Amino acid sequence: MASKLLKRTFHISTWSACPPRSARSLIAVAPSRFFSDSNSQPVPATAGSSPLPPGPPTTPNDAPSPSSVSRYGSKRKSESTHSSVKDPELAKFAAISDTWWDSEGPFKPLHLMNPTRLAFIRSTLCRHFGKDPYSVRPFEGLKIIDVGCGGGILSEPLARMGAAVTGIDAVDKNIKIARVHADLDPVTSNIEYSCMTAEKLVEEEREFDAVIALEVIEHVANPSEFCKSLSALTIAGGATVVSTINRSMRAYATAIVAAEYILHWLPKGTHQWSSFLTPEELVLIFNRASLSVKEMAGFVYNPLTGRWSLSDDISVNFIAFGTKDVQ
Ligand SMILES: C[S@@+](CC[C@H](N)C(=O)[O-])C[C@H]1O[C@@H](n2cnc3c(N)ncnc32)[C@H](O)[C@@H]1O
Ligand SMILES: [Mg+2]
Repeated sequence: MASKLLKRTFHISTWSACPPRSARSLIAVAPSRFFSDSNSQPVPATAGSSPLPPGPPTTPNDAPSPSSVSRYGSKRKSESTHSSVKDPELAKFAAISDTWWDSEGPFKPLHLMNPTRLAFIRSTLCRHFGKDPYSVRPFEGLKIIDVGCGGGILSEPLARMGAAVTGIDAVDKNIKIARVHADLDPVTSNIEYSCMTAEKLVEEEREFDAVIALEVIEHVANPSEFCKSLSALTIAGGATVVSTINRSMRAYATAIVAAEYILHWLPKGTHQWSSFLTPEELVLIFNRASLSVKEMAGFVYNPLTGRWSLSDDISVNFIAFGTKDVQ
């Protein structure tokens, strides 16, 4: 039902230009019980223990640890008083940080997905900022931040497309790898990398034309507060792009059971089903952060070709493009 509505509400970004449509009808059907308190976790969780990967019908509580909240100090000037950091999540990425640029390693799915997600970003940002998507450097003149940039898999192509790129990640080892790799090419060596959280950068009152956080929101302590930080980093009238995994049964079966436990694409425990967001929840979270979702698309994997493509199927992997309201 919700998926059908999304298919009607959002069009899929392709190279052809289509006018953005309103997300209001979608917002009307989203479950408001997830958002009664902006400081609460949007996903309800219950305790449980099982040899199976955590997921439906019982899910573990993913509340942030006290140590994660204190990691970046308590002084806050931004709208957000929360740290987005979940230390156990960062530990997972720190453990495999030297494999970021191994296209056959644990980040293989991200490498394979990259052309598809870049096509969506190129298409939506060019349409929004009036840039030519067919130019070699379509993002010339745009300041873009890649939040949770990891080893720079996305930051580098964004820089090659002409953007002035800032990449931040809460894991220092990731930033070191990203720096070394970007310095191998003069075109990417001007990327500004920093071990930092979005909320910390908000304190520094930095702003960007476009704020991008791909495959990060399912690893942060409080998605709602995280999106508020993304919004605060976005200029009025700018763009925010987030990709993540749908909290659907299909995602549990494919993105967790198959990808982690059968195919071993990702280390076991990479994802917690309870930390995923449905597209409806993401739209509401965006809305509460003064961001309007204008376009949404799914990523689907073809096991025969080994390729990902854009689709109207948002039942597992999906990406949302929003714009920051002009107050
Ligand atoms: C699955 S990776 C995605 C990397 C990159 N965005 C991409 O798609 O290629 C998630 C990244 O988010 C980072 N991360 C997790 N929580 C974070 C937080 N609260 N603030 C900044 N980075 C965070 C992790 O260290 C990791 O590098
Ligand atoms: Mg993930």
